[in-house]
Amino acid sequence: MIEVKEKQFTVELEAAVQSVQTDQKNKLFSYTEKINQVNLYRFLEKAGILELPRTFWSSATEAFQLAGAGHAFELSAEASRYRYDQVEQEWNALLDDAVIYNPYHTSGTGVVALGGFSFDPLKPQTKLWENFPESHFSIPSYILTHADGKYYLTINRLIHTAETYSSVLEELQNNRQALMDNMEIPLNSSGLRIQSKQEIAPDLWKETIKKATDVMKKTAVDKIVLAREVRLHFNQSANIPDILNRLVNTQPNSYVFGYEMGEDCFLGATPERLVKVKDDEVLSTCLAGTAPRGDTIEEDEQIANNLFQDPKNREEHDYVVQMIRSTMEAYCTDIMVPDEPVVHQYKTLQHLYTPVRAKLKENHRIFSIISGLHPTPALGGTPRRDALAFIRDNELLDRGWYGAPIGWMDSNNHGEFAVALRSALIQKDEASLFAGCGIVEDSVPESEYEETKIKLMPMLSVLGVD
Ligand SMILES: C=C(O[C@@H]1C=C(C(=O)O)C=C[C@H]1O)C(=O)O
Ligand SMILES: [Mg+2]
Repeated sequence: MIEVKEKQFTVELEAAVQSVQTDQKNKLFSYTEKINQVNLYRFLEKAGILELPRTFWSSATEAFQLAGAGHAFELSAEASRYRYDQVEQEWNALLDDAVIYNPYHTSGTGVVALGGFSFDPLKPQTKLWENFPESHFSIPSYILTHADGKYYLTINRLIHTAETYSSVLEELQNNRQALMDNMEIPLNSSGLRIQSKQEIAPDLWKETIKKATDVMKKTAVDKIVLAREVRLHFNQSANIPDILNRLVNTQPNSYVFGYEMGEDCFLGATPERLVKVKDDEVLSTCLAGTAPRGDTIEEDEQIANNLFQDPKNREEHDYVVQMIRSTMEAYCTDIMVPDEPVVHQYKTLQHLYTPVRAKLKENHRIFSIISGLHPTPALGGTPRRDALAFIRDNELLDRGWYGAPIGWMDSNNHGEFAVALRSALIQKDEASLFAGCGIVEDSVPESEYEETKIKLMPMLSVLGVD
């Protein structure tokens, strides 16, 4: 069986190299095969040893995970409001010439790009986020896809005109062996501990909230989301696969993502879907309005009822619903939005949640919807322009990729992006954690501060604090 597969691989690779030489044009070669069950975290650990940059995605709603190693190709765009178009054009140009062998029609196999954007291309970048450009996508060299209990390996390789078949084959076989052998060895569980925890300027953050509520009282601005940062120092370098594994195991109903750039890794477990596209089916989510969990079932229910009825939280939530509904009209038909939210429960908190379902209009793609939606009032505010200007001028934070779209797309135009919340930028033995709150006229700084604390808990708990 293995020999038949190997033969198929060599035949396809040889044909791809031939095609590159005939056309005198570099092309992406992509080869997908079904494999036995493997441990995705162990794969990532081995990728780390080979110093291949790692990417990871785990769905909140279905058995679907991607683990990537290496960059076969990178897409990125300059800081501009056309960054979505630019990335999409680069992606389409790559696909036009790609030589793809993929007998499976499973989403997330074959040519898959994982990546994301910064929150606000107009905010000057600081040193904190120097490894993360305004936009970056990777077509990983090696991708493991876990979909509905089945496992696939995709090998992607950009073949250059000067390369020979035998040298490319040798490289791919060696790397494949290094990544896929000894998969049964257990994951190196880290023993990570937090040595110091510094909240960045919490009092100034509360003053900024006061300033925002004053502005809202005097102007037509209704909502502004303000975030803050916590900086951690560990006893040792953080083990990325171990943290991702812990997030998947401890944060139900969340998208777990990881994106490594240089020696930094941005990762998190976010409850918020921005958009999912599969064929003409589009899903989005309105998520805003927060309360803690209760200690008993009764208390939990009581808190959920209060959240559902609380005017301040309903207001925060409704701005998001209105904006997502009206934005979707440009790209979709058959938009379905329930009249009222429901309360969704997560490990440490509860949110008001309204699902959105629609049909994609022809000639629209996931990137057009992202460009229309980001940032929703869940992360920006209402009206968007004014809220973003306030954040840009007053927030004491370089958000970088926090709060921005992060996700994946494949060559069948399937893809999903989440809003990068409940996240951390891991920098070897240090990390920055981010959490924000939707501020409305009635917001009380101290309560919003408490709300950020429960939003920080999931990340803190996997990084070594209970
Ligand atoms: C900004 C964050 O979350 C957003 C703010 C919420 C709120 O204020 O109720 C809830 C969910 C998200 O829309 C965050 O987690 O950092
Ligand atoms: Mg809130």
